[in-house]
Amino acid sequence: MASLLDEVCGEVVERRTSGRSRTAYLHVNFRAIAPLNRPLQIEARIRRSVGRKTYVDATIRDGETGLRPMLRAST
Ligand SMILES: CCCCCCCCCCCCCCCC(=O)SCCNC(=O)CCNC(=O)[C@H](O)C(C)(C)COP(=O)(O)OP(=O)(O)OC[C@H]1O[C@@H](n2cnc3c(N)ncnc32)[C@H](O)[C@@H]1OP(=O)(O)O
Repeated sequence: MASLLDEVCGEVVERRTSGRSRTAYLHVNFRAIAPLNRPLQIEARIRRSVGRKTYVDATIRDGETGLRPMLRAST
């Protein structure tokens, strides 16, 4: 799950900014158990950019209910 969040955050930055990027840190909150064999809804958005640093927030929700996030990440 953490790798998935890292990947999605990295992809958002790659698509929205110029140049190559890499993760400096990844903070993950595990808020609830993620279900197996169910679709997941993953969202990532850029919170702010300062110089060459880009701050990203991401969530994983149950893809069927879309209810409160099971995981939250910030990078
Ligand atoms: C159709 C189109 C499709 C496109 C589709 C593309 C798909 C594309 C998918 C991509 C998907 C990617 C997925 C990503 C997954 C990986 O990124 S994997 C790589 C994992 N990350 C790494 O290996 C990074 C290893 N670390 C480093 O390279 C270096 O430590 C860093 C992070 C670049 C920093 O190095 P540096 O720039 O030399 O650091 P330094 O000058 O000391 O510090 C610069 C600033 O950053 C801050 N900083 C440095 N390290 C840290 C840290 N760990 N935490 C917090 N702050 C830090 C410093 O405090 C400093 O802040 P200021 O004083 O400027 O305010």
